Amino acid sequence: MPVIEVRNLRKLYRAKPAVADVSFTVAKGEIFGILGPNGAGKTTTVECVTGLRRPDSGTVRVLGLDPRRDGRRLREKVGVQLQQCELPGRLTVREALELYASFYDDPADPARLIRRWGLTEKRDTPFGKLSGGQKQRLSIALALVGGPDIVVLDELTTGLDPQARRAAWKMIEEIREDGVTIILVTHFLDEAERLCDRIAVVSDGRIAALDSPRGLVARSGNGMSLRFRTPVPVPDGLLTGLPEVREVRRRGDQIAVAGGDDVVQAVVGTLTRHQIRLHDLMVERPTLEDAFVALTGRTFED
Ligand SMILES: Nc1ncnc2c1ncn2[C@@H]1O[C@H](COP(=O)(O)OP(=O)(O)OP(=O)(O)O)[C@@H](O)[C@H]1O
Repeated sequence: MPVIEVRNLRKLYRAKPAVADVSFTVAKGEIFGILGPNGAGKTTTVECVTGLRRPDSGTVRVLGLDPRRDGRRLREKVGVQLQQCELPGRLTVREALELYASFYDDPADPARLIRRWGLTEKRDTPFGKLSGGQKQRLSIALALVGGPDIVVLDELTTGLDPQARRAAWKMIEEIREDGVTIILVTHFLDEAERLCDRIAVVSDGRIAALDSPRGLVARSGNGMSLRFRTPVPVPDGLLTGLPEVREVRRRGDQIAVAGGDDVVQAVVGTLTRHQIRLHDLMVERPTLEDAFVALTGRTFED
């Protein structure tokens, strides 16, 4: 049974749809990605899921509850790390966690969370004096203090340097290992590809595609491509005649072949049978970014 069900969600701001029509379900224990460029409607979607905003139409069920009607009960079970976590600058790490813990009937132990998220040395440091990475770690600890079944992480790694981003990815995987279901809102393709079980690609307030990262790439129909050189010329028609091949291009002495998922095997097999050796072989599979362009008809920066 899904832990989150969103059906035909629609949310307007001044008669303009921020979310036009969004439907998806999230299974227990999944890392579910909501991926899209700025302004696509990602934050509005998760705000409706967590009960922070009231949808104009559509239904949302989280652990069988309606976030608007059962907000109090859901707050016990859903941890939210929102974009730009801001706390009073003088509040220390320990005070923030103890304050948040006091909101819950059965909170996690703040001291344990401080240790777990590597904040022991910073426990008496005021929020205003933490680095970006430390603030992110605190915001994760705050999202987990209620011992949630689900956490929503909105643009968790935005503004972090590459090292801190990788550390955050590790933390996200650790949260999942504890059995927590995760909604990960991101506009980073590599992050979504690396972490998510399934990704909803959001564009203009709608889901353009929803699948596993591999599934999205396969679905975009971009197939595989390979480039190589040969010591002897390859006769015209030898490769273009293969059913797996879509396109053959020659650039100097380099041959580039694009086709379906089986194109590499077909080309290498055919050339080998004709005793033509391949040099400098490079195989390229399409990336999630290629899939995004193919699926939405726009570039990621649009
Ligand atoms: N409170 C608001 N009032 C009016 N318009 C809003 C409000 N919040 C968001 N919008 C608009 O709704 C659209 C969707 O915004 P939303 O924040 O959901 O997108 P997003 O995909 O999360 O983008 P970002 O990554 O930039 O936050 C945008 O065009 C945005 O300008």
